[in-house]
Amino acid sequence: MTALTFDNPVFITYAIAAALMVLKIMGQGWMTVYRMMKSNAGLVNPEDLRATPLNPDPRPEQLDLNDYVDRSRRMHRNDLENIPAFLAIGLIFVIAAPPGWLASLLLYGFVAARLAHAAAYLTAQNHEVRASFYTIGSLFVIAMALFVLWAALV
Ligand SMILES: N[C@@H](CCC(=O)N[C@@H](CS)C(=O)NCC(=O)O)C(=O)O
Repeated sequence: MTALTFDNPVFITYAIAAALMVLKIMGQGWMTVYRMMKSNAGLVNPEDLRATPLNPDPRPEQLDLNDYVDRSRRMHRNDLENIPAFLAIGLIFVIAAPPGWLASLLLYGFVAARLAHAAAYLTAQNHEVRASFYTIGSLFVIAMALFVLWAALV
């Protein structure tokens, strides 16, 4: 059996988790677009103030920091700081042949932690709540990296 095929249940777990996380990253960009258009604010570049059909009456205040829009950008940035590492190490982790229970825990656990982090960020929960979910996701990625190192070196 080859590790990176759908004959391998651990790879199926990775494929589902990876697809969900890619949808999360891509969806976050669209949330920012939606929030910019809805509030007509949160633009970031000087050229965005040129009159266009989508923005026929530009105002300098549109470049001001807007928390409604910027919150989505911060969420997106945080995804980009975490999910690519998960995608990379998760794939090598599958090749390192972890037990199924451990793979499910770390791969699905990361997805659950990131979705909970997003919910906490979106609804402006206390910092400790958001940080707890961030920590779980980050530790799961670190655990996979250590497993891979162990498998490669020992
Ligand atoms: N670049 C992050 C690194 C640490 C991190 O990701 N912290 C989590 C838990 S406090 C977070 O949600 N940070 C907010 C953010 O990145 O916008 C930061 O500056 O906060």
